[in-house]
Amino acid sequence: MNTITNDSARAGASVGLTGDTIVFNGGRPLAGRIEVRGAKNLVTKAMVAALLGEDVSVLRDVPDISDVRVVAGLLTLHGVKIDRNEVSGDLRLDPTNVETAHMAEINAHAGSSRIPILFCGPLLHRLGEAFIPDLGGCRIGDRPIDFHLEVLRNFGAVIEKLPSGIRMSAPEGLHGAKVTLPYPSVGATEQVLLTAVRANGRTELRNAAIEPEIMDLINILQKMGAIISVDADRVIRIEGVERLGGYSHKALFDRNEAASWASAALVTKGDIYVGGAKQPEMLTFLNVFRKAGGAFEIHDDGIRFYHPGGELRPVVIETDVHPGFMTDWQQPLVVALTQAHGVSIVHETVYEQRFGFVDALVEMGSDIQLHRECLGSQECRFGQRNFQHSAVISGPTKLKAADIEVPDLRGGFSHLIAALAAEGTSRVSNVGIIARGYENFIAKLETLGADFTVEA
Ligand SMILES: CC(=O)N[C@H]1[C@@H](OP(=O)(O)OP(=O)(O)OC[C@H]2O[C@@H](n3ccc(=O)[nH]c3=O)[C@H](O)[C@@H]2O)O[C@H](CO)[C@@H](O)[C@@H]1O
Ligand SMILES: C=C(OP(=O)(O)O)C(=O)O
Repeated sequence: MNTITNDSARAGASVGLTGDTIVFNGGRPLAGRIEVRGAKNLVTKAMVAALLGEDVSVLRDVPDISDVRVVAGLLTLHGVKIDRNEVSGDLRLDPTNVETAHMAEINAHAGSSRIPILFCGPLLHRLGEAFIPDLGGCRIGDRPIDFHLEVLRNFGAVIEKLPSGIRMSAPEGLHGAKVTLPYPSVGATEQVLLTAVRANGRTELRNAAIEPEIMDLINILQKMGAIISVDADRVIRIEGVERLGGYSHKALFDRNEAASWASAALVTKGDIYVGGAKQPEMLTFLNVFRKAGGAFEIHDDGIRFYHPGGELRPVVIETDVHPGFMTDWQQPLVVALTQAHGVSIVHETVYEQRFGFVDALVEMGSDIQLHRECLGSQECRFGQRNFQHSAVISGPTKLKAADIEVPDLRGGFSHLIAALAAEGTSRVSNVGIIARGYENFIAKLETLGADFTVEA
């Protein structure tokens, strides 16, 4: 076990990387077996949940990604003692001495993650106050936090906006509330869960998000002593309890990483066995993957994704909240769709600006047009506004090598696999951001036979 200190956590930006640019010699299929561990979108929240307990928690299968390091650093600043087993990925979180951290240190630390907003409820319960710095996360839209703040006000939090962030207090404690979200936001649903479990009285949340990572967070909270029911039609009910203990939990696998490697197999005409991937959480993805011409085999310990030969087929996708097609799957799949025979349409309904990554694909020879209209069966929140949120992809087009810069996490993975599929030598810069959500992606690319060098 290694103890995580503030300094070691700060080193997170370089997880798995020795440089910021990778030079690829493309044109080779990716083939072999890699493993995925716990989901970035669950483990970071499960770590915050440990703050609510009065005993030690153990979270298993935690990947070494920079978002985990950022959250570990923030928890450490708040007095949580964290030990990590580097081999198993087990994290031991001891919250017995939680304390108020200095604003300047929190600000210096918050880094690339959006998770600090979820510290509010647990810190208000433990300390009666919380400070939230400016948030990181992918720049794929405006990403406001208005639902979070409204939810917290409903629970009785007093919110003060400062130039350096947001300060909160709960002079009369937090009490249960009736909340209806304007949209089933993942983060705002987690905000309600992490606040309501220790609030005084009952909470009813309507229009909740029900992503698998949220269900796994609910599993964890129940292990800690919470009382939570998930009813039909996106209604979650929580009865607040006075005390929560610790938990021991194996994190849900990262279905977004698994889907990314599946797209990599399709783009490069490869064959990738993703150890740790499971069918139920990927059902919607698997249907689309098959319709596009990809093949897969479900095994007890993972899923094999491969290009079975023949032509890829165009598909029409609308990203949506669960159980719809997850927005984080869209960007890598678009690269595969540039190789399909015909016209594909992707209507992005979750984020208003998630197509920034296609400029590089167009530069590499893809035929992708962006539209402001909703090109799908449903009119989404971005329809009558000025956002290019529908993409028309015509294929197949030969991808040619280029020098490109990674814009965000999933867009970055898309650029990697485009460079791997393109004939010739591509330079992909700003790859450090990919370590936010893809553990050891350099080593995994090596295992899969990619031909590349990392520039020092
Ligand atoms: C760390 C993490 O788990 N990130 C995931 C989480 O992000 P995150 O929790 O940030 O995403 P949300 O579900 O909250 O966002 C969905 C939509 O709601 C809007 N919104 C959200 C909150 C708010 O206060 N006001 C508001 O308008 C957002 O701008 C966006 O248009 O869910 C997304 C949707 O599945 C995923 O793409 C992200 O990978
Ligand atoms: C958008 C994503 O993450 P985050 O919310 O952490 O920026 C993502 O994982 O694709």
